[in-house]
Amino acid sequence: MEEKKMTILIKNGRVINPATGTDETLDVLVENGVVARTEKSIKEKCDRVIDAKGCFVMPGFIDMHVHLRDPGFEQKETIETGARAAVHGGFTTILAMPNTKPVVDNPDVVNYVHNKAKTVGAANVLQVGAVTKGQQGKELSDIEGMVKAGIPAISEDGKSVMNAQLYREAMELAAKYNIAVLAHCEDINLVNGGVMNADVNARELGLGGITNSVEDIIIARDIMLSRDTGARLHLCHCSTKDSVSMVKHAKMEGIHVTAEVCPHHFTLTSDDIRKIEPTVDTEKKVAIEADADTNYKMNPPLRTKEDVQALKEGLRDDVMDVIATDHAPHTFEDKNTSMKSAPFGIVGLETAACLTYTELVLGGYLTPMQMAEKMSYNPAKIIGIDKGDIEPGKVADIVIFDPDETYVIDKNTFFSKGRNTPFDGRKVTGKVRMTLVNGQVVYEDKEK
Ligand SMILES: NC(=O)N[C@@H](CC(=O)O)C(=O)O
Ligand SMILES: [Zn+2]
Repeated sequence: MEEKKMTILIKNGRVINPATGTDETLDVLVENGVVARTEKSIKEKCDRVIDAKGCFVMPGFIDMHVHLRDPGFEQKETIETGARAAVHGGFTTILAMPNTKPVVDNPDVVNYVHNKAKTVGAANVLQVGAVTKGQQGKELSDIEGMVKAGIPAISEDGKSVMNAQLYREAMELAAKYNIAVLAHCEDINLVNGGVMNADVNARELGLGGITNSVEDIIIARDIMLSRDTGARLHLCHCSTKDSVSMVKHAKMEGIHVTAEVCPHHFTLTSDDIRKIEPTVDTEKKVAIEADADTNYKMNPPLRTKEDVQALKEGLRDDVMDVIATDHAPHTFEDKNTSMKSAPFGIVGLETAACLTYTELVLGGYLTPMQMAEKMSYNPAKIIGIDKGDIEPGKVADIVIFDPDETYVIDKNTFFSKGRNTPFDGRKVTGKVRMTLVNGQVVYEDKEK
């Protein structure tokens, strides 16, 4: 006897699929976890019918830059809470960065993350391997072993490998194994204690500044190393105007470089950093050194209007390929200090889609098709996975996104353990209604 097929019919949605250039109202039939058909009107009797009228039906988003904090910092996030936050944000696949404790520098830790993510059954999680052992920048990690365990990329994220020769050797291996190199670009010596963008706002707060050169110098170096080794270089969280011009130039030269921009870097400038007057804890009779809201502290920092404009235009002109979150959860206690002492990083999985839609699509920079490219199709291509495409025969990783709902971001609705966002209370448009992974509904907006 033939086994009964599990079927889901997504009706009347605006199917936006970059792989085929499709942008039209269609029904999508999902059978046993796979897209079976996309047609004008499918009449089949199904186990579940989903009305997607007025919504975008896009390939599930793929986030190339997520910090799951597991193993080692489970008070900030776990594989489970992170994977659930992902599907709440419309992400069906996420790449986990290796700056955990222990650092992901060998196949055992890769296997730990992959196995744990499978038991959660929310977003697909792909672990990224560290470039050097313990991220110490001294000797290469077991890159070959981790490739065998399934890493799609290596990265030293959280820092740069400052030894260019060692990084070159890593790039040679990446080229040999055909994996991507995800580059966090930061000349650590040049940071010199800076905690926010080097500008008038930093001076006003009396805080050390991080210049654009901190980032730009390593971007230039890494592009040259990619040219010399043939490695596929992907630049993480680009924040400067010159990052855009360097990527543009490198691409014109035929160098294999791609780049990501994070929603906070195209939405906010350092002028938006909320200043806080120092206070006194009357009970403990101590001065609280607070200077500004540390939910605006991340690395790279919020830059200037000029940088933001260049990033938006870079995304518009397809110089910049990817929108990634750099989801970096921290506990309230971690962040509840001062700009000087708090760790860098903000959460992003649950605000990326609405910020992208509001700032870039409604802002006139991206078409909905480009949004699907930068949040799904391009990431899949860069890491070399058969996803980011919802044509028949492909795995049904799908997001249903309502472009008409306007609401206020409320951090208390997050599935992430992290509440460290500068976007709490911000009015946005565009809401994830439903997320399917492997043809299963893994998130559903109960309010509708
Ligand atoms: N971006 C951040 O501000 N922080 C990240 C590290 C990183 O992505 O560089 C983190 O791990 O917290
Ligand atoms: Zn980084």
